Amino acid sequence: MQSEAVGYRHTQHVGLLLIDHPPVNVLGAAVRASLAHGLQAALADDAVQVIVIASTGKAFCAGADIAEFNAPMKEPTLQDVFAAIEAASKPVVAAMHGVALGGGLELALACHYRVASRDAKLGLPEITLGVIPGAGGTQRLPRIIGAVAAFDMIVGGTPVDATTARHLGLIDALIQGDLMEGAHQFAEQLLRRGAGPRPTRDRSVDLTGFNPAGVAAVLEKHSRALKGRTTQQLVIEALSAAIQPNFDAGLAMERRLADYSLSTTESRALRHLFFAAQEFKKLGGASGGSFELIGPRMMDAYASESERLMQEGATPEQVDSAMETFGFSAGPARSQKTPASTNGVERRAIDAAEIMERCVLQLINMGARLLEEGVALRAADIDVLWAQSYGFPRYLGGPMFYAGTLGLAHVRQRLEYYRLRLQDDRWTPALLIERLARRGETFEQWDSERRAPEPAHLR
Ligand SMILES: C/C=C/C(=O)SCCNC(=O)CCNC(=O)[C@H](O)C(C)(C)COP(=O)(O)OP(=O)(O)OC[C@H]1O[C@@H](n2cnc3c(N)ncnc32)[C@H](O)[C@@H]1OP(=O)(O)O
Repeated sequence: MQSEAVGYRHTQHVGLLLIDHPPVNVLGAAVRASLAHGLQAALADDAVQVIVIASTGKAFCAGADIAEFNAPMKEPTLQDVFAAIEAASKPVVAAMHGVALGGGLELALACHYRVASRDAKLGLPEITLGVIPGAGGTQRLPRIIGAVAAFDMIVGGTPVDATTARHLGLIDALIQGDLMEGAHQFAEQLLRRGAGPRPTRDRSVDLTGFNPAGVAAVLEKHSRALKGRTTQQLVIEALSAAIQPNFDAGLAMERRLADYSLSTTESRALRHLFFAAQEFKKLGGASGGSFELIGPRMMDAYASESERLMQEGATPEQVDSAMETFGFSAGPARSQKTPASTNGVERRAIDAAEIMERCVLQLINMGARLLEEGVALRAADIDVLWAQSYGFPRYLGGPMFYAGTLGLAHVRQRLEYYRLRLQDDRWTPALLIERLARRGETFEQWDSERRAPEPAHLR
């Protein structure tokens, strides 16, 4: 039975598996099953001596289906399919165009040869989602381009272009003209040379420069993006497993580390922002005409609190340093147009922890008020806005997601504490916070309960 997600046909000795799953050929359950099925067909076809895997549309493959991340992957898993490709008795060539990302590149790494067109962009962006490549990427990439270059690509997360990929040895040929024609010629050349399968798992890892100094240099290169992050440590552990000779043990270790990475708050926060940003883009700024009010009103609450802290005796440097430690790209005092006058204020040391807590609680409380008023329609929109435009640390998922990780009961209690201590109504918990705290819910749950984009009101 021929399935739709991956087509199979052959021309002379070359069998072609063509992934056709718009818009970006994500490797969901149906595609994986279809790819495995197509591979069996090509291997069983006596006329076929070389197999090419390519895709239709704008991209070779955008990777695993992120929407499937919250449940165990249905069989055949990516690991199953890639193991079958690598073990194939006929040489398998990946022919890439557009992006080959995450599981998409891991698919190519499991093939015996790789070619790409000039527009190709190849990368393992998993770290931007707080996870490590979990379908062989940490084990196969170092066997192809060496341990240090693999570490750089995995912790950097940025795709490389086709020319760089060629220099790294990630692809065997850069196709100048038509990709399908070029891939076909490449396959014919393999046949003429009598080249057989070349399983990546059988290759050894080039360890040149993979020592503490080399690792530190790569971490330093990406230090801005890695600030506050922990996933890079898991990448180091997975690569350390790759340099052991037992490939299957390395794969098993990668699997355990990848599963663990999926469970971290860092990963949940980053995936939350990925989907929230997609939704946001689709609806063109989901909170409609009121959207431009959200940023400034929250900024006002946040900046006013930082000013009050300075009036109470904190220095601007202390406030900035605390908020930068929290993870903001720049502290609030530094970015204020008219710095608050603190002349004559008696300096008193205020704990960095108190500065962070007060500024962030004010942000959360104002965000909740804007949701109550219907100025913001979804908490996730606020998160995207603050992560994209106001320097809120992405790995905390935005202020409203972060409130959920603290627990709304805790948020309510701390607001109440400051209301009593500072005798100031601005600390009165928003009714929405009261309600969520009572129910033990998060803003994410509140968002998902509200299907239609209608003005928010308290039920
Ligand atoms: C073990 C393996 C792990 C992994 O593989 S982790 C996943 C690694 N991959 C990624 O992180 C890639 C994420 N996607 C992107 O960066 C972009 O997308 C592209 C560069 C691939 C394409 O960008 P553009 O041309 O602007 O299209 P678009 O509107 O972003 O995407 C079209 C639709 O495709 C969905 N989508 C894209 N990638 C994935 C994915 N990996 N899993 C699930 N869905 C994905 C989007 O959400 C959207 O959907 P809608 O049209 O409904 O808004």
